[in-house]
Amino acid sequence: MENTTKRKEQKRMDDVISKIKAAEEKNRREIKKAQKDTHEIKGDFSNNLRINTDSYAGLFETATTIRQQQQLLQERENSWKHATQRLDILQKLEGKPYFARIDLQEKGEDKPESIYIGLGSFADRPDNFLIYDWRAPISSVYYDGGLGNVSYETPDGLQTVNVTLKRQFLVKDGKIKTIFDTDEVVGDQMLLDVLDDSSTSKMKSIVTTIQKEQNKIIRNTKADLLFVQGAAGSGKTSAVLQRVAYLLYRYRGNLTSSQVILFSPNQLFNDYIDQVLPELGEHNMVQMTYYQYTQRRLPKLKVETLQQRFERKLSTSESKIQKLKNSVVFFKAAAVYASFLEKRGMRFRDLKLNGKILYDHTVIEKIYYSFNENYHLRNRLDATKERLLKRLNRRIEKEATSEWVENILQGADNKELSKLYGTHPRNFENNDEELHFLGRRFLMQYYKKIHSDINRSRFLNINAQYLHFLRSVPDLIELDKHELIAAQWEEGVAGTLALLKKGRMLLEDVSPYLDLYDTITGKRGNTDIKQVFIDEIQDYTPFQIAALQSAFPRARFTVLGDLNQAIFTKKESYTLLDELRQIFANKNIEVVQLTKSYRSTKQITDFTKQVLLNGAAVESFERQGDLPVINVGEDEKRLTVELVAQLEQNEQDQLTTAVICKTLAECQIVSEKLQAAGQRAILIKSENQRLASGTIVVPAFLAKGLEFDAVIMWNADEKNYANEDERQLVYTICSRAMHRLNIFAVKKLSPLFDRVSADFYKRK
Ligand SMILES: Nc1ncnc2c1ncn2[C@@H]1O[C@H](COP(=O)(O)OP(=O)(O)OP(=O)(O)O)[C@@H](O)[C@H]1O
Repeated sequence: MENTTKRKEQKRMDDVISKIKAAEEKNRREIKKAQKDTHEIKGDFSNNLRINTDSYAGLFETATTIRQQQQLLQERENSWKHATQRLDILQKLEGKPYFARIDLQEKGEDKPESIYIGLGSFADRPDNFLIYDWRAPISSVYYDGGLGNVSYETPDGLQTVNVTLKRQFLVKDGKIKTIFDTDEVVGDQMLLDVLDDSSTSKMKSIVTTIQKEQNKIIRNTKADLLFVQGAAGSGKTSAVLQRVAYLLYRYRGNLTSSQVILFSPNQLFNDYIDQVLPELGEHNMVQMTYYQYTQRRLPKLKVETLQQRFERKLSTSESKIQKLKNSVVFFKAAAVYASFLEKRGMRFRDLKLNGKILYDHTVIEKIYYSFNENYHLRNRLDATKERLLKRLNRRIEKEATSEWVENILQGADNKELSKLYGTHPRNFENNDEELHFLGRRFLMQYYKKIHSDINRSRFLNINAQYLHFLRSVPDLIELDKHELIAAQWEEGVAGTLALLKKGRMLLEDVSPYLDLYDTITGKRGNTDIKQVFIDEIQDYTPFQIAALQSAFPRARFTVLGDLNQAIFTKKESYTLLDELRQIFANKNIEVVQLTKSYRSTKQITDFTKQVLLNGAAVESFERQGDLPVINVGEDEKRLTVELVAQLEQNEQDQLTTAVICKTLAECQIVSEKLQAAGQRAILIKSENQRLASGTIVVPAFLAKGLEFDAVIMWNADEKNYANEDERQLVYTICSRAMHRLNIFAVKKLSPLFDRVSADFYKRK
């Protein structure tokens, strides 16, 4: 019976594939034709176009012809683009036309209809869909429910259908390998098959096995802020990339990939995920790290790097200051401070030329505050610039006939003079007029730097302004509520000043600094971006999120993270959701929780979740593997030998391994040891490196978001992981492992593993 089903399904698939091939042929012809047409139009254009500029009518006619040609070319270009994209999808469908079938019966219909679901839709006749796109409304039924009555959203509202069959196919090169009939939401068997695969250096799409909870994230169109809290490995990143593809499909024509931006934890991660959307037949969205986003705007300052931030040791008062600077309270204080600036307090710089002051900062200040109270910061700045430019023009007018300028003109040679004349006709009424003209031209050149300094608002003194803001903080915020006293705060300000003098800045100062600059210059947000995604949201400060929200005022936000993996913001992350509610006040906020972890075997998930204080919410997926192994040795040399042996074992078992340490310095040491032992391992030093296949050694802060077949946590001893606030870091490291986890420690294991009961791991 099974064989008959398989044969029948294969026959249908063969039939669909041959139709796909025919469609490919047709597309190829269209592409060729569009190319040929373009070529001909261009040829025609140069042969026939007589540029007639003799009369107005002639000019008009020439312009019209050019416009017509351009339109024709544009049309051909569009049809070429469309056909090329279509061909790309068809080629993908040819190897694997679909992965699922559902039979469903609508109310009032007498027999069920079969729907086949694939990466894209395909019809041989209008309205005769042989394949439905996985993002089509009806396809939701496949991901959302089992057999029986299932509802799905359509543009006309909720529809209910009776599902009588759910079938899944494993297909390779157009051949059906296995068929599963299931009443599960998405058959666990299929998911097991997919998850059993070993890792690659690129993330894959999960389109065939999207889970019900994930489907909710993917298809949500109502929330202004969608907050996805999910355990490590629960598919947050995967779901969100599918969501981008979904939104691009759902809003085709109104949303392009360049209007979607994803903030990711590091550059390595960008590299890791960059195949998912192309695999789904879509273009990649804009991707950047928050660091790149800010650094781009501060080319002259050296902003603290991820590594420096991660490895910085803070005193108690420093960490309180950092916490305050990161908060929404601070964001609001900055807004109050800015409103005061409308009356007083702006800091300006002298405008100088060759060391000589042209406009003193007090003069600029007077101008700035000379406008009435209806002027806000932005107009005040514009009006000041205008006034300064006027003054500069007046100065030029006045000096054009002055003695010093005349002397210079007298001494100028022909070449210099002809440069001053430029293309201006030399038909002056008299000598004076000509001298005046030349004088002005000369002075415009002479004062060019001042002109551009005014235009670029270089008279603003943003460093002094930021320090002034920091010094005003005790008047704006009740420091004692943040367990700080004025002296500690002042000390902090002095630290910021000292760094600024060296051209450096801490990460927590970057966002408030840019925010202040934007408020003063009245920079408006980017209204073109419609969807903003932030991965690993727990590592963002509320200030940064608030700043992003004002930078992209028209965008909807999808933020995802795991409060248990806050390796930068640590415990503060647990209040993040409350802070988000303040930032997105009056907006529609939806929270989705993903608790099941798909990445790791049951044994690894059950082990890692016990490291957490509140790990109960993490559910493991029934995929069996070995127990994690903890190896505590007295002697580091011996342990290194065992490390090498473990790496060899992993290689034999064809598992790619990441040796993860806390810091880069530790990584460097262990990678030298491996090298000395003749073991090949690539050290990942910076986020700008590429992810290599084979064994890698990587610091924890760069392993964020990534996964490996096997993980070795190195130096897991009591000295290295002594603090309670490193619990989340330990969890993040261990939860990178898919199939095998080994933990190595010299002498005594970190107490952060004390909570794990002994029958969840093996001791070596
Ligand atoms: N529905 C699914 N079908 C198949 N594989 C899935 C599914 N959901 C998640 N996975 C797999 O589980 C692994 C973890 O997914 P992902 O990296 O998206 O999780 P995450 O929640 O972002 O993890 P982390 O927070 O730890 O970085 C990936 O290998 C992904 O392909």
